[in-house]
Formats: sequence, structure tokens, C-alpha cells
Amino acid sequence: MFTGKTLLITGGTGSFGNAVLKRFVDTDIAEIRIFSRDEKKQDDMRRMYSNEKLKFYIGDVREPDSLRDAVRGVDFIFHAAALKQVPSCEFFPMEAVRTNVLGTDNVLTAAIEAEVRNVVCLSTDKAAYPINAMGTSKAMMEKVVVAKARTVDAQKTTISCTRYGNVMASRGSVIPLFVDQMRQGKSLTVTDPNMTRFLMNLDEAVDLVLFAFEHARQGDLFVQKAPASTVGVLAEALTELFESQSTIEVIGTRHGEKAHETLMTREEMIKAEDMGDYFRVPADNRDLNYAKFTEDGSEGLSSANEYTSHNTDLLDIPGTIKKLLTVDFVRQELSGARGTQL
Ligand SMILES: O=c1ccn([C@@H]2O[C@H](COP(=O)(O)OP(=O)(O)O[C@H]3O[C@H](CO)[C@H](O)[C@H](O)[C@H]3O)[C@@H](O)[C@H]2O)c(=O)[nH]1
Repeated sequence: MFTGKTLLITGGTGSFGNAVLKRFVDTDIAEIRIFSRDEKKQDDMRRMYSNEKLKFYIGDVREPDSLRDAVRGVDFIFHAAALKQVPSCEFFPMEAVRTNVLGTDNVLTAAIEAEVRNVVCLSTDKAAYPINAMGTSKAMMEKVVVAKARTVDAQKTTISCTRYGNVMASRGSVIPLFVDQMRQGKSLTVTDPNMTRFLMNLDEAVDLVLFAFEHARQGDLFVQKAPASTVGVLAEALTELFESQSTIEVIGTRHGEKAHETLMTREEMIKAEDMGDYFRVPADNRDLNYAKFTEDGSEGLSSANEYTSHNTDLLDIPGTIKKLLTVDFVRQELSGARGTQL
């Protein structure tokens, strides 16, 4: 599918962009464009890969002009640029609106104008029943995707969304923090041992986007079926894996946190299509004919269950250790700690 094609990744210098590059750079794809704001990260990436297929575009999804140049001649877009830190969005919600909502609208407008064949937008479980500004802005982003998808000519451009949970060991997340605390011989600061999070590694995040890319119909949302663990189990799994003497200190939940995350709301569950390892949630394609919104109801809502990190497959300590060992960061840290190659 990618033979001779040009792929643009917005926010391409991040961990998702790097994972996509590792997957594609040695294939017969023609060109991969990295679009992002940070010239330093782009320069590091340019040196690291030193590959002619890679092209770098400085720009900001907030600026339609910078996008217009970057999308010219592009076949596919993975839209990963976002503000994704919960605390910063909480303090600066309008910044989240500018990047996550308006920025996505800009990306889609530019893509439609340039007749880009396929656009996959990355969202998060925090967008389902959102309680913080980051999740709320991502929920609005998903609405923008569906609204745009309704207007676009499907022969020319397909637009879809993926929603996923925490990517294990992503920058600033709890796994690197716990590893660091163990290294320093400190206690692991667990917010609430019973809090749960979906567990997904970076490869799975890329697989989900590729699945969406391949199977999307206009405006679809895709989620991957994922296991979860409690934070308490995660902390214990890490201390066991690293043979650490660190104890656990319960510090209480942080502002804007949920006890459990939701990957699919119950409203989405009743229309979701089970596709094996994934669910497809089709777009609400009722048009602006008011009657269809107000009079033609859906059935089954009251009996449906949402899909959460609480009612999914909950991993025990051995299961969590097995999952942790699929993560490059954990394997590297562990081989460093043991002085061996894992
Ligand atoms: O010192 C800590 C920090 C976190 N946690 C817990 O570990 C779990 C995961 O925490 P992370 O900080 O790794 O992930 P979050 O679910 O809070 O979400 C984070 O990761 C997201 C992307 O996956 C966004 O980047 C977001 O801004 C960022 O807060 C949560 O239950 C949290 O309460 C602890 O127990 N102790």
C-alpha cells in the first residue's frame, strides 16, 4: 500500500513518529515528511536516520500556510501533532483548543484541498467522557474529524480516527518515573494502587494506526482491545522485574485524573463492530435533518456497558511483567541494570 507513496506525519519528531519511521524507512515507500515545530529535534532526527527518503518541514498545525506547502503531493497523513500533557492543557486550555481542535481542522482542510488519499488522526482514551481540558479538546478534535468526514468526497479523501490508551514508557509517564525512583533507591510514588490504565506499547500504537489506515470508512473511529493493570500491580511488577528493594508510597491522585479510563463509551459500544483485535465505531452519519436526531432513537443504550480499563482484561503481576518486557525502554533499562543484553 505504501509502495512509491508519500506519507506525512504531523508531530513527527515524537515517539510515535520515530516508531513509524523505524517501521517504514527501509521499505519501498517513496518519501516520509516530518512536520513539526522543533528544529532541534528535526536536526537530531535527520542526523540519526541520515536517509534521503526523509524530508523535514518546520511548521505548526495552527498555521494553515505552513501546512499547505507540506501536504502538496502527499498521499497519506498520520496526524499526531497535539498538546497531550494533562496539566499544561488544564492551565492553558485555549492552547489545547488551538493545537488539538483548530490545528486538526487546519490539517484536514489542507488535506482535502490537496486531495490527500487517507488521513488518520490520533486521539486518546481521555477523550471519552472527558474530565480534563486535554481530553475535552481531543473529544472536540474527534467531532471535527467526523464533521469533516461528512462533507468530503470519499473517492478523494478518507478521514478516520484512532483512540488509544497510555503508551507504555512514553516521555514523562509513570514507567520511566518508577524506574528512575528505583535507580535512586527511593520509594515508588503510587497515586492510588487501585487506579487502572490500559497498557499498550508503541508498536501496538503504530499497528492500530495502520489498521485504521487499511480499514477506514469515512469518519470511523478505531480502538484496539487492550489489557490494563492497576498502578499498584504495575509498581510491584517493576520492583519484581528490577529486583528492587524500593517500597511503595501512596501519594494520592493528581488533579484531573480519572480512577479508570474509558476507551469506548456505552453510546459507542452499541454501534461498535468487533473486528478481532480492534473495534470500529462508525461515524454518526445522521444528517442535519432534525427529525433523525430527535425522533429516530437507538436501542440498547441502557443495557450497554462502556469499555474501560476497569472491565477489560486486568493483568496480574506476571502478566504485567510479560507486557513490560515488550517495551524497548524497559528491556534497555533492565539490561543496563544487569549489565547484560536482553
Ligand atoms: O508518580 C506517579 C505518577 C503517575 N502515577 C499513576 O500512573 C498512572 C499513569 O500515569 P501517567 O502519568 O503515566 O499517565 P496519565 O494516565 O496520567 O496520562 C499521562 O499520559 C498521557 C499520554 O499517555 C498524557 O501525556 C498525559 O498528560 C499524562 O498525564 C496513573 O494512574 C497515575 O495516577 C503514579 O502512580 N505515580
